Amino acid sequence: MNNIRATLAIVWRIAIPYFRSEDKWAGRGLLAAVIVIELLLVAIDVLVNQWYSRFYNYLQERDWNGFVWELGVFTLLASASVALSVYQLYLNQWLQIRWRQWLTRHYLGEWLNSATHYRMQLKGDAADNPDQRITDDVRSFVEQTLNIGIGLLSSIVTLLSFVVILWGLSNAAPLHISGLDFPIPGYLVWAALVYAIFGTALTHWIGSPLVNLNFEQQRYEADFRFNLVRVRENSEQIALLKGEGAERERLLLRYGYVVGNWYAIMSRTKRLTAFTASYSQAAVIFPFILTAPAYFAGKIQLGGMVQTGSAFGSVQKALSFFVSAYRSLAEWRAVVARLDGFEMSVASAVNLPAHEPAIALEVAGRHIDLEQLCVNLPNGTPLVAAKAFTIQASERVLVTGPSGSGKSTLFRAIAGIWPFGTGTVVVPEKAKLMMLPQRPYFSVGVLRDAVVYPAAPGAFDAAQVREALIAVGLPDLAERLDEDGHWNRMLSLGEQQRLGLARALLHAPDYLFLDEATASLDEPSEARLYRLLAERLPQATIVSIGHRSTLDAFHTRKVALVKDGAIHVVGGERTAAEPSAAR
Ligand SMILES: Nc1ncnc2c1ncn2[C@@H]1O[C@H](COP(=O)(O)OP(=O)(O)OP(=O)(O)O)[C@@H](O)[C@H]1O
Repeated sequence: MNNIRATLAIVWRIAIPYFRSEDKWAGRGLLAAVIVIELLLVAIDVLVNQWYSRFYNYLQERDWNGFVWELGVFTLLASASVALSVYQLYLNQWLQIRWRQWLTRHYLGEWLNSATHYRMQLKGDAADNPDQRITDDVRSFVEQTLNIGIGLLSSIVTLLSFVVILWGLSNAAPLHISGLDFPIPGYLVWAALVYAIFGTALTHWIGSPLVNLNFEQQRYEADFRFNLVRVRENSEQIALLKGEGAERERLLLRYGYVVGNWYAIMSRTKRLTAFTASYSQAAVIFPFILTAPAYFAGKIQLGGMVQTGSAFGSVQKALSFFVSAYRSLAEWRAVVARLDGFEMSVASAVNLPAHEPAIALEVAGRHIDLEQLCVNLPNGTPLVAAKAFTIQASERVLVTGPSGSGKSTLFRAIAGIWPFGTGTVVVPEKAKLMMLPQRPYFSVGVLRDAVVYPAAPGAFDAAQVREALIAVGLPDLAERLDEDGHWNRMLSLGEQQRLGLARALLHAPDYLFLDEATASLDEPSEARLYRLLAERLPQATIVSIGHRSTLDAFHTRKVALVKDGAIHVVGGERTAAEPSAAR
């Protein structure tokens, strides 16, 4: 019971914001329309139930005129029912897409919000496959929440309407056993209730493992898909390493989990279906068995008997809502758990600095200051320390240190995306920082947009972009600005690095951090590009990570990450006479 309450609380938390959003009037209007149509459909069911009594009585009495009249009534009721069903589905689907659109936008906003997606990865407890949660899980949540919610409402209204009818019919057709009447008020209602309780309890007993199995199924499917995408993204490496065999093995292993779990779902579903199918078949005949003695004793007419059967069916169906919807409910609970996990993971990534010792970020002064900074690994192990370190405006700093000493992680801390550690990073107000890694990222699409990323397409005109490409030594690409492509895959690493520098020239940051961003170029080209940076961005502060001694000539200060017990930044500490730039 607590479980159900907790799940409903989560559903409420996920579902309600849409109905309070800027799209609330459309959402509420569509929901109201869908509900009203559902109520009208139940009303038609009640009318059809009464129609059964009249229709079968006319048949029994061989009343031709009555029969023809009731055919007309049925045609009207059936037409109304068809029209309402069509529009209910149409409006339901309309609501689904609007709701899903809002939820997708909302989750994308949360996920792609100042490095949250990156921090979620850094934390060990991150939700698996956020891509699947934002696609499949959001779609299923919206679809199933609506269908289950409307189904439940329909069951409740049907129950209320038909209980009254069935109660009246119970009195009209009292329980008749061995020639004796047993006047139990509303006995057919009680019989339906007992029947439904018995069915629900057994269904839950047989079907409850399905919730977990469905959760796992969605995870295995997403893992399998994710690994396929990784193969596609790294297909060149795999082909060069002749890793196809290993990939096939790994993928088949992942797929094995999908299949193994699916077999478990099949076996559970088989048992559940065997029960629910028998249960609903028995429900057809059960009311006839109850009312047959009264009918054969001549106490009720055929119409009354058929109407009772139909009313009993409706009550029983409404009461057995959980039996028939059990599989959907099990899937829905898994989807709710996955979206809840995603929301929790986002919240935990956002609150990371507030809940754990974290590197503080301050905006002040005119220089970058690292104060009592200790950068840790996510597990808390100290990595790099910098007691009082300043990068002055317009300086050219070269950072060196052994592989794995933490140079890139120090850059991440300065960029404000690495929260693990203590101390403070102070960056100047309104300063534009840009990080260029060894392998720059280019969005898939038109080259011109990929170069100006993350600026909006069109932020720079074609002539500017072309000029930047020519300046970094890519005249051929300058002629292909409107070409569509997967640039990370199509260009050599050296070309990608040149393209990264073109991006830097266009954006003209105040602080440019180059993390081995020219390491794939030959030394003369690297020298040419550093000279270009000095010429085009004379005011910019440039901080480079590099291993080549030829880089020394382009920097005014050299900083080393040196291991003396822990790893310390050596070569840029402020002297006592120099005050912190930020203070
Ligand atoms: N997300 C992470 N989780 C755990 N450990 C990490 C993570 N990122 C980096 N590390 C570890 O931190 C250490 C420093 O990594 P970093 O990339 O900063 O080194 P680096 O000095 O830039 O190395 P290189 O010169 O080889 O590029 C490495 O031992 C690395 O394994």
